[in-house]
Amino acid sequence: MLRIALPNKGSLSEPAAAMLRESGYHQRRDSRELVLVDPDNDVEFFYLRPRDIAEYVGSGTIDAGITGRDLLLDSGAEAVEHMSLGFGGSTFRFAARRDTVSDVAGIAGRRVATSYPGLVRSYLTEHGVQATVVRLDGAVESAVQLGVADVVADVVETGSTLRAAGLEIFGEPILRSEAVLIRPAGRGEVEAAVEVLTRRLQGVLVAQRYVLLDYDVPNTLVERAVELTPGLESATVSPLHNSQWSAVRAMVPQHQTNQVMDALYDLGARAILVTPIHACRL
Ligand SMILES: Nc1ncnc2c1ncn2[C@@H]1O[C@H](COP(=O)(O)OP(=O)(O)OP(=O)(O)O)[C@@H](O)[C@H]1O
Ligand SMILES: O=P(O)(O)OC[C@H]1O[C@H](OP(=O)(O)OP(=O)(O)O)[C@H](O)[C@@H]1O
Ligand SMILES: [Mg+2]
Repeated sequence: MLRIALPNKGSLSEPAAAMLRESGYHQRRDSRELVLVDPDNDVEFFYLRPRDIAEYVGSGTIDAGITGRDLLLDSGAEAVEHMSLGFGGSTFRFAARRDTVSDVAGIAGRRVATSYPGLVRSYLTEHGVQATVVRLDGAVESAVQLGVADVVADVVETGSTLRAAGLEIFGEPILRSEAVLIRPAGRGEVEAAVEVLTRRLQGVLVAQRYVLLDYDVPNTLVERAVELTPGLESATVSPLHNSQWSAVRAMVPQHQTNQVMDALYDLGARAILVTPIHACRL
């Protein structure tokens, strides 16, 4: 039975469970459940702290897990990113009070508060900066006001927590993170059950990111229309009862839907319909 680790709480927990449900797996109903067996899919889910998931997967007792890229890298565990999942996006950034530190070199000799000491130490080493890393469990934005650090390094989503603490971001992002599916490093060939999981998750991502577009277009314009909607492999072109016209069907990236519809209409396509995709296997 395949063993998969999922975040039991925090920002990644709900979207991870929702994505697995969408992928056809059973998920726990009660947030206190620690283990759930899904006999239909021959999978056992372990609900663990997101920060611990890379350790479990790295040790090889769990076959795959969902965690944040930042947590994976911070852990230094023997696990690798297998697939990015498109949710839980954030950046990992330095911040300080205005007019104190404004670039990475300026961190030298200062104290940096963070819940991600592994990530911060390796970034500072890479940049040849020597500083003291102060490890805190959370709410690190308060560390400057409370006098235990000069700089913080933390997850930033909207930036409002930093602003509220009177801190300003400086330097390039240390990392761009999102939720990822991880596997033990050096496991070699991907197990068939992990392949199935990966394909199902990819199906959910594609269903979220694409729509199905149908339209009718005069035969003389099919080539130009298909340039606007090439689809993934190729658009489907079917004859209509009126032999001067064809019907075209293609997948289109969701965020381009309206621009593509406008361009098709301008070209002379009509009866342009958009349908959401519920699931797919590419
Ligand atoms: N706004 C956010 N705040 C914190 N972490 C976020 C945010 N958005 C995405 N994440 C990601 O969530 C993971 C952090 O997991 P963690 O368990 O610390 O969650 P959390 O949302 O901070 O929950 P909590 O602090 O309540 O336990 C990281 O991979 C981080 O990049
Ligand atoms: O950029 P923002 O949209 O403000 O979000 C980022 C903040 O949210 C998280 O804190 P969380 O609420 O998880 O508390 P924690 O620091 O105790 O983990 C994170 O650690 C930042 O503090
Ligand atoms: Mg947190």
